[in-house]
Amino acid sequence: MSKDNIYASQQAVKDFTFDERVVEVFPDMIQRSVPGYATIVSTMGKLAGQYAQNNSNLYDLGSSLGAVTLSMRRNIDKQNCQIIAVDNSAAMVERCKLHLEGFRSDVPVTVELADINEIEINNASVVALNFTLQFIPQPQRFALLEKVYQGLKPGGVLLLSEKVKGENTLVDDLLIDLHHDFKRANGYSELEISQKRSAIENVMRPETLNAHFERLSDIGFQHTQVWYQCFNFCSMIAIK
Ligand SMILES: Nc1ncnc2c1ncn2[C@@H]1O[C@H](C[S@+](CC[C@H]([NH3+])C(=O)[O-])CC(=O)[O-])[C@@H](O)[C@H]1O
Ligand SMILES: O=C(O)C(=O)Cc1ccccc1
Repeated sequence: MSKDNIYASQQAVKDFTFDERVVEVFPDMIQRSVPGYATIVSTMGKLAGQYAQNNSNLYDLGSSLGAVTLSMRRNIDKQNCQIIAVDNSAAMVERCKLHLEGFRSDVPVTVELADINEIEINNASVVALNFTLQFIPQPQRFALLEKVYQGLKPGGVLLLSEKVKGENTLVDDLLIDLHHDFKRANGYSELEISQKRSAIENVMRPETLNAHFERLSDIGFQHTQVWYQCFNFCSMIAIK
């Protein structure tokens, strides 16, 4: 696995994009940057196994290299399910397809290069957004999640992981400090931490957990629960 040293040298920091360079180091980057990533991915697979319904679709929206797709696929024991993985980064989709070819399974997977705001969602038992919604411009988030809600079958679930903002400045700063300590402990330098922070600030906009819950409730989800949180990284389930 290639080591993430994208922000190791002093540079004029540009907005973060999921280009070839990021794809190359992505597994290392996400593991060293997101506390609990491995636990979240494996548990999302377990939850998908639990909520998958016969003759239904499972979606992995913003699939990157297909970690959640693989985890879901390992756990599905229902009949006639298929997984649809979608990402709008050509570099990610290309590498994801190669990666999936390395594993065998009876559950069909299609990997689509598309904007998740443009796709149709239907007959879904599980829709996963693992750290993807945070990259969608805020004004588009309601419509996207409403489309997910409409596309879910009764008893279907949304699995939503997000970096969140603390409910006020004092606690938000605390969560940010704890996350930066985590990155330091994983070998990132002060320069890497501060340059990455600048790179993502215009493209990744976290919201508070309250904002997430309020929107999910306005859309119609009545059963929503955080099942994981470490610092500012959360994973939620919302059941239709
Ligand atoms: N509008 C969009 N349409 C489609 N894809 C998008 C869009 N915007 C961003 N993406 C894609 O969403 C992914 C977000 S990474 C997800 C990790 C993965 N889920 C994992 O479990 O490893 C999270 C992170 O890196 O923090 C990237 O691959 C983007 O190209
Ligand atoms: O690295 C960070 O500081 C993050 O918040 C997580 C992250 C991980 C991978 C891509 C973008 C953001």
